Amino acid sequence: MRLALRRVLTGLPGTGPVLVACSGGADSLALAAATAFVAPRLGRPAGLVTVDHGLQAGSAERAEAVAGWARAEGLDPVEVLPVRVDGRPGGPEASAREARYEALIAVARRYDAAGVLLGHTRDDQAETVLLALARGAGPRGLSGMPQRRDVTGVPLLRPLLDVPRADTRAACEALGLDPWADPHNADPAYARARVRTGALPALVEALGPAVVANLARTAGLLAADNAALDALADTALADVRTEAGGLSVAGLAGLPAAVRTRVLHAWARELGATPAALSHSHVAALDALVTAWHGQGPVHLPGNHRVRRQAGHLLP
Ligand SMILES: Nc1ncnc2c1ncn2[C@@H]1O[C@H](COP(=O)(O)OP(=O)(O)OP(=O)(O)O)[C@@H](O)[C@H]1O
Repeated sequence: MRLALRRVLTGLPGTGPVLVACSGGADSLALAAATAFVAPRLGRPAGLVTVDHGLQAGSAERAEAVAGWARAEGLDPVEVLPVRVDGRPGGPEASAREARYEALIAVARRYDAAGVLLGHTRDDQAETVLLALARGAGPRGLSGMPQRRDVTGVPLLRPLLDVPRADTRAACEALGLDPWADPHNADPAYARARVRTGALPALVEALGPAVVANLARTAGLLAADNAALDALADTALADVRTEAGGLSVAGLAGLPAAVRTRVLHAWARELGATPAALSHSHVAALDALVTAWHGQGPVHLPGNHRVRRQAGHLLP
């Protein structure tokens, strides 16, 4: 874990602190302990933030306990961030995640942090790939979680994506830490928990223990392919734009399907289509305006946008 962390911290630009996002669970607690060890040796200030979602009894006390431990470890700054989860659209899990990331990004900006460290492990990555496969995702979904993603200039870093979850448990034990077990992680109401406790162990039983690392490896391979296709699509989108704010059907028709559907997806987002609601079937309907044209009507995109084909152009 320390090696993995060293790799991520070495060469990280800026002089600001890295902030470990810690729930008190085994993964992020072990990450915080490793950070408290590695960061000072690299001359990098390191702090910890823990979000209190206020959803479970005793959550404020637990957050304070994590913060107290972090201060004793020498992490600085250390903050407890209370957030409001209700009043947001979507389910409670999605709302909690959204509130959590907002709070993490805001505190990172306040400290001019060099990055926020998240505790996702190789097992989390394998679960993500399996969930993506089950819903028929393309390469983007099968790429899983990235090692690094920048949100409004704040790098979100996942140093443990190649580290097995068993190692974070073992690290906590070796260091005498007492991680918090989130009951949601084993609650069969959540698909991820069912994958964690049922589907993935069944695959390991049937195919052998390497399956977890292999699923995570697939994510890495596809992430590289996906990035290359995205770059091709960026260039292609610029090439097929027309002066009227549309796209050239002839230009689109000359593109390989993998690039064309990415161009259409990117363009739909540009037009304002709601990203979360923009599905495979919307992009397929846009694609049909190019490749299966029979005079069909406009395609309706989520967010109340329309795209029609007229005189050799796709037009908003
Ligand atoms: N309440 C929280 N406060 C701060 N960071 C959090 C919080 N909850 C989750 N995170 C961050 O997001 C990562 C992923 O959380 P998630 O709950 O999806 O996974 P997990 O496998 O249960 O992780 P953990 O064992 O660390 O709780 C955590 O490792 C941690 O870095």
